[in-house]
Amino acid sequence: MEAERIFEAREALAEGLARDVGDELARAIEAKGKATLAVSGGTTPKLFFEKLSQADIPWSRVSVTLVDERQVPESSERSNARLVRQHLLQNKAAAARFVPLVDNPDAAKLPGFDVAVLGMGNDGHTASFFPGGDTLAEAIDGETPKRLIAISAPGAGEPRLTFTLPVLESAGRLALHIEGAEKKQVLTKALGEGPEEDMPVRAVLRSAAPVTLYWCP
Ligand SMILES: O=C1O[C@H](COP(=O)(O)O)[C@@H](O)[C@H](O)[C@H]1O
Repeated sequence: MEAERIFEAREALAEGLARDVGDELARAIEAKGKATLAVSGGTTPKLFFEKLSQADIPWSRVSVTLVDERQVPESSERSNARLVRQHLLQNKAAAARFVPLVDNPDAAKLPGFDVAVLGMGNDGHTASFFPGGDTLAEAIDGETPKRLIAISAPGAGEPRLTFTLPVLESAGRLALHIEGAEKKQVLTKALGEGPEEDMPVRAVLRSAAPVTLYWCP
């Protein structure tokens, strides 16, 4: 873990993470005229998305995608794309270009991410690097030429799509956003010894990529 940003509560965390991500996107736009942001789904990012959607940056120059997706229609409550559309692509961020992962060949052609925000499940998965995943070994292989991969796992619910470790670890900024004591305990365990296959978030934590933790109780 390169750095830890600890907040008193969810609201402050969401604001702090949104400020840092917005600043980083603005820097990328300043430097090269455009920026790419990859976000996680699940339950944790909702408030962060709502704060980030109000950031005063040139969103029309930002491409937004997901680090992973559940292979369900966007009408499903389980769709990460639905979450992004409902909570991030609103307000000022409505001007961003969204690149969903399901049935979209353009997703694998996206340029490197300027910012990627990861989550983590209580089973030690991040993105859709799930314990027991049928393609987990390839997904967390730092040398794989694949950028986006399909994966199914007993604990994953539906089949998934996920960007692979080389794509995630090459992000300009890599944040891990988790909340609550239980996830902090899971992270502490993941930072200890043990196989990556048991807690695949270890593949990211042990990679050369500097990861910044954003956490609140
Ligand atoms: O299934 C997923 O779960 C993780 C963690 O989600 P949370 O509900 O515990 O916040 C998420 O990071 C990932 O993007 C999502 O597909």
